[in-house]
Amino acid sequence: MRGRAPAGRRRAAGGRHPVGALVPRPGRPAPRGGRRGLVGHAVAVRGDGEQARLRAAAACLCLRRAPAARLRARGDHARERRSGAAIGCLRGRRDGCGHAGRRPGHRGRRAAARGGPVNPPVVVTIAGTDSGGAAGIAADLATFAALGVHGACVVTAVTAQDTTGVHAVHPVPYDVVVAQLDAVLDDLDPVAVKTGMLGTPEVVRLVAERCAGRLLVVDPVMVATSGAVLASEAVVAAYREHLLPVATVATPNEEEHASLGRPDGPGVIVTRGGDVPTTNDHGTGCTYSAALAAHLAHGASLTTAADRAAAYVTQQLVAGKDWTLGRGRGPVAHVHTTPHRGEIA
Ligand SMILES: Nc1ncnc2c1ncn2[C@@H]1O[C@H](COP(=O)(O)OP(=O)(O)O)[C@@H](O)[C@H]1O
Ligand SMILES: Cc1ncc(COP(=O)(O)O)c(N)n1
Repeated sequence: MRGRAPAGRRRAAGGRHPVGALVPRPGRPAPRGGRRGLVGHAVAVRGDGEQARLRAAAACLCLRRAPAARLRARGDHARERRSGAAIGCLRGRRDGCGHAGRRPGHRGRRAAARGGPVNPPVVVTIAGTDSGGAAGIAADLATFAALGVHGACVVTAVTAQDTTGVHAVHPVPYDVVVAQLDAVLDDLDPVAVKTGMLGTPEVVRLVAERCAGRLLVVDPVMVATSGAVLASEAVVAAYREHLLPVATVATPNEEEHASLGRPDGPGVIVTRGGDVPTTNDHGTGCTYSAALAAHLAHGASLTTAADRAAAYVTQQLVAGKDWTLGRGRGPVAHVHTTPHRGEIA
């Protein structure tokens, strides 16, 4: 956990530090600057020319790191935040400033060529937890790991859930959601954002405000596989009004698509089951949209990312089709690739 001293050190501090306080540690200077969210710009909105705009978004999201990196080298985090580098770059691209169109990850590739460290793209999921480990944050982080991106997470709700249903839902307080989002956007600067269960209209609006301008995959989670309702009418209205207009792509299933008023266009992928005969399909929508976000973060076009995400879910449903976990709809095998009994001793 960031900024927390190890357990021994906390005891030595004699309780002088409140939970979450920053206790300086030898060799680890406290980070400079405060925690503020970045203000983004909507560059890839559903509608015309979507694919070209996606590429432009990826290019500009990538390019805007260059001035930020220069400022950071001089140790001036506050100036980096004030500089509006992202805004200038995005505007420049729209005005046809002739940026090179490099994909996310070029800094890592350059570093690799020099024999330096290679960073995976960072993708953040903003979603609820599923105690059964099938859907939500668990599905997203496992899928991110399987597909080679670093996954960060912002938890919006805690659900008591298993293969038989959703037994309780506890929304995370709004200011705690804001704090998580600020922390991730500010420090890790994810190239892509994926949303799942958002819980309240306030959180839907927050995500729209903070994440517009990044590659933004919106899975408008409304009803669980078990039939439990996970979004109120007010949440659905907030999706329509605030989040869908700034999404790169939305992935409703057929019921969710109908609830949203059947929005249309290249930035809407209506998901529906497939040919794999299995009841271990809890978490397929989350896994599909997480895979889509991971492939977009790697620089794939929307159509390629959509195809690869569908192929990934199919492969994973096959891998887990004979599992007998739980008494109800079992989890999709997010990350396992083959039946593995006896392979890991
Ligand atoms: N039985 C299946 N066989 C193959 N692919 C599937 C199956 N079920 C789901 N998928 C894939 O996962 C995607 C999401 O599934 P869906 O059932 O629409 O999700 P949700 O959990 O949101 O209802 C589908 O569009 C499809 O690509
Ligand atoms: C926390 C959380 N997020 C999303 C879903 C939807 O997933 P599914 O449609 O597979 O039930 C869920 N059941 N729980």
